[in-house]
Amino acid sequence: MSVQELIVRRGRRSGVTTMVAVHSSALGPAVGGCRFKVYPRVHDAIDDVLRLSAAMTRKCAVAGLDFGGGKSVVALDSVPGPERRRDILLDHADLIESLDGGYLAGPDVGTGPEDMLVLRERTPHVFCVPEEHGGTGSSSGPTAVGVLAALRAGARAVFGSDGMKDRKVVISGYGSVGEHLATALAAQGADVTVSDVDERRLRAAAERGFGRVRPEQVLGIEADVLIPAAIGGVFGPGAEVAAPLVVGPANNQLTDDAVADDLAARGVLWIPDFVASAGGVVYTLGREAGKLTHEQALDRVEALEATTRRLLDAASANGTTPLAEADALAEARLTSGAGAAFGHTRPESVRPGPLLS
Ligand SMILES: NC(=O)c1ccc[n+]([C@@H]2O[C@H](COP(=O)([O-])OP(=O)(O)OC[C@H]3O[C@@H](n4cnc5c(N)ncnc54)[C@H](O)[C@@H]3O)[C@@H](O)[C@H]2O)c1
Repeated sequence: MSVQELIVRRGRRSGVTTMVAVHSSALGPAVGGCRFKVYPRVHDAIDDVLRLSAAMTRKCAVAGLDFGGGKSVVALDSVPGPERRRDILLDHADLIESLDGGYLAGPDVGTGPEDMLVLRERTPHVFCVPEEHGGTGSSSGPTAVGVLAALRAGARAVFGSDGMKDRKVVISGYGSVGEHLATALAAQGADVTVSDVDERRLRAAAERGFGRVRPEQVLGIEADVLIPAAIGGVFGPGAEVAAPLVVGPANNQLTDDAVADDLAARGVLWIPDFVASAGGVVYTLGREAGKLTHEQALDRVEALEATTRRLLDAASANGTTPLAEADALAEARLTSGAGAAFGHTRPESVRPGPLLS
């Protein structure tokens, strides 16, 4: 997999290996989330950062953002206590700072707005710090809004209507995005079932009256819509998926791009994850870099419905998959640089440098 820049460094305070991948800065400085996770081997973390940074390039390009794709990963060998966690974050911040604005970090799996605040002690190249500190805080709400926008386009294509009343929806991963989605869909009259590996999250779902299903049963359960909102690598070659429509925020849902063809051949409409999950980054960068108002930024997120519809129409007209059409759109944008959502406004934190000129 080609990547523009990969820096792997052992932190001087913590001794923990942290890394940043800049997959592409063709459209602007690379943005991505900072993943904080225990990995069996450093090589697994490197694989993750490379794949995730490539997905961010596609995500930004399709969403019309004036940013490139990047990702950063903290490769833990065990879950740290609070003091060690702070040292690790400061080490990671030093690494981000060394890229001089070529990579901007937000939260990802294992990190949140409070962690971004720690990073900001050492580098300004951070977004999503808590609102009381001038950022936009958690992006999970806008991410859910974007998933719902893509879902409406998908539902019209599959069911002829985007009404969710009495539709059976299974959400894999009752985390922060999953909970937003479950709440919104239940409010629209959907019959919502959730799955999670964390018993506490399942109990929380039960208290809200949502149905529950074991994680290993998620793919086979009869439902109208399956929403992957947990982890990547959900669908491999020959995956049996009972729901006719799959759309969700989890990054890198396919073990391989070719699986999109398998799903299509089985009559499953899979909306590319990097399209459906773009709401968070569209909103956050719209507010923090584009200086849009809350309403204007949400409008950009809602526009993911039109983007998805265009991709589905093109796939249907050309006999291709939505993934093939999304890739073509990303490629066209990366080549021409056209259609940027926020002109060339940069986050104030980003100092002019070679990547920005
Ligand atoms: N939060 C965002 O703004 C955002 C933006 C883009 C993409 N995403 C992606 O969407 C997904 C969900 O994000 P989130 O912020 O809600 O994360 P989260 O960590 O809050 O929630 C994930 C949930 O999935 C559960 N889980 C883990 N493995 C599971 C499994 N095998 N089966 C079922 N449940 C499992 C976890 O216990 C947790 O409750 C992640 O893949 C994330 O990378 C999130």
